[in-house]
Amino acid sequence: MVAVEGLDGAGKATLVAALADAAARRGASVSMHAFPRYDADVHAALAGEALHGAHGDLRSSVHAMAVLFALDRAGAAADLRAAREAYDLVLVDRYVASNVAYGAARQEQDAGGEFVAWVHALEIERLGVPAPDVQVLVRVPGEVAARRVRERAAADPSRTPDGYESDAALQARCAQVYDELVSRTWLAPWSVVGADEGHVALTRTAESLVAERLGTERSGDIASGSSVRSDTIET
Ligand SMILES: Cc1cn([C@H]2C[C@H](O)[C@@H](COP(=O)(O)O)O2)c(=O)[nH]c1=O
Repeated sequence: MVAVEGLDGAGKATLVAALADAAARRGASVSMHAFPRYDADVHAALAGEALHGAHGDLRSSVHAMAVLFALDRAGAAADLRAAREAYDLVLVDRYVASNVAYGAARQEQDAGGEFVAWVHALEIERLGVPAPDVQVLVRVPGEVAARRVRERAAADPSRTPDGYESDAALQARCAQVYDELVSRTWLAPWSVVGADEGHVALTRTAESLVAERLGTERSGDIASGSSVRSDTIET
């Protein structure tokens, strides 16, 4: 189970797609998931609405927002466990580390702070959300991510930046917390993919990550028997 993490506009969806392609080319089966599941889970829907200004002062509570995101994952925990059994590779676009990074950043805490420990106790220990086997940080300079968020919103009016996306200072702090999580090997080992990697380099990175996770025995196979299932894709 590989969780892909990063700032809004970092390019997580592009990496997830490259990982899925790389796995399929090796004949591996892939199950794809993304959080928040705005369309599938009421907690995620409420959090999404709060990020766009609804529900009074809900958004102002860091812990309330984190609980909603955590309950969304708790609701998917059984499916994720089943997917792990049934598929060679389970890909998740945003996971527990997103809750940690954004919540800690909002409170100006670092990765060693109280909030990170609280999220771990809540999601992993209490709600039984399965820990990933590896996490991949798509690491981009804040201004690049912010530009992508603006471009996305200009191209698609339904993607107006939410309260977190439009807060440049929050995104900068969040990038810092992600770096700290990587250096602490928080929750699982991390790989880091750079922003400047073009399509070819990204594909190569995805190939090597998949080879690492799935081993080399299937290398060179054509994806005749492969299957890619996308349950909840939202990017
Ligand atoms: C999945 C998740 C997202 N977030 C944040 C990251 C984004 O800024 C925002 C919405 O996510 P999205 O932009 O990927 O739809 O919510 C959390 O704070 N905790 C979480 O658990």
